[in-house]
Amino acid sequence: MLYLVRMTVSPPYGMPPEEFERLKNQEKEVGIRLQREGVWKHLWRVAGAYANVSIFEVDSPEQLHAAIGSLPFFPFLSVEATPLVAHPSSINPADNPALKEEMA
Ligand SMILES: O=C(O)CC1=CCC(=O)O1
Repeated sequence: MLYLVRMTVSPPYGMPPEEFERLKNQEKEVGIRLQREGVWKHLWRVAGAYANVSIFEVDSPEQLHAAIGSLPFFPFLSVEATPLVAHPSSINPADNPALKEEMA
């Protein structure tokens, strides 16, 4: 199942910059691992904001929660997750499994 996820990062006021850098590096490592594992399919920066929009592919809402909860920034994130289904008018086989079957 696919989810559109928006994460907004709000580091706590007064966090020492070196501590923030350490967390940011850890966040990057975990984010790259989740992408390599195929869970975090797309990752985009929201222009003008300390936020991202992403596509996650998981087997369950629990797996999504575990993935997001494993992020070092988790305590400082506002997260909105929206489940997605294929749009019947999509002509992109990657987004519409029915087309993939037709083309096979
Ligand atoms: O900077 C962000 O949007 C938060 C984040 C997610 C993965 C990563 O490397 O940073």
